[in-house]
Amino acid sequence: MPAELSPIEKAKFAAAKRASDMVESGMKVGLGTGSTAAWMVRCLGERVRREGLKIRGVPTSTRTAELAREVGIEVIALDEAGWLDLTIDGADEFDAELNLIKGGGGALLQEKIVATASDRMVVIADPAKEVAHLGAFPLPIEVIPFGWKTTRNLVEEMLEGMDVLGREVGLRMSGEAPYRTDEGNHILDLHLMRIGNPRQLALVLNQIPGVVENGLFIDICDTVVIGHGDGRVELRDVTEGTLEEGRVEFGESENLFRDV
Ligand SMILES: O=C(CO)[C@H](O)[C@H](O)COP(=O)(O)O
Repeated sequence: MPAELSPIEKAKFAAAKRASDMVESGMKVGLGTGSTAAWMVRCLGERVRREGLKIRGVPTSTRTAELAREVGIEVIALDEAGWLDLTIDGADEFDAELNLIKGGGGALLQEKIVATASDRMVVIADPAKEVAHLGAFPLPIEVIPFGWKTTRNLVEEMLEGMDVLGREVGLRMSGEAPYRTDEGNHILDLHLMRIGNPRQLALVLNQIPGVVENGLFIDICDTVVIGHGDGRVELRDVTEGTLEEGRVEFGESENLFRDV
């Protein structure tokens, strides 16, 4: 008997399942990171096994690479792929313009490189990720370890002149030690509460020496697939609004729930 998923996991699964159906044989696909993206990787693995779907996946983290291989997806490096047809990834927040905060899982640098090297980026999300203004979720920025405290001071100084509500900057920890990304860098989490001008902030952050990349994805996402706990899914596009409303059946995928 498969385990019963929580409503939030069902919502994530529904979004992931709908987005995985957008993938066609022959595609090179960017594989995101996080719990929602993990569902998408499992759904794609199932299509590979059941339908013989032939894809090559470019993972955005070592975690995702491991899972992709485990479920039978051929994994290649971004430089081998060159350019991707589609990237599917989760997000921490999205707004009406489909601008995003990403990096809650610490993979924002590779996620941004992969999404930018794709014809299309589809974000998969549960309804709680939708916000009127970005910033309630702490904005992650990836910084190199050398002089990270100096970099943090520069970030704090810069925030003084920005249209944000909060200005606290914290070093992300993993137990007793600073968190390390796949690239060996640290993450600073910026508690901004509300970001007045995400586009400007994204540009200014990347001017600071020591900042490698920030978690604001501006004009990168093309479509958001919002999943609900009862199986409903909505596809939303920045120019056309709601493109489709449909439903995902959970029954067909019960075997996927078994291992989670
Ligand atoms: O940006 C990310 C990882 O760096 C994730 O996509 C984001 O944190 C959402 O994660 P989840 O699907 O687990 O809610």
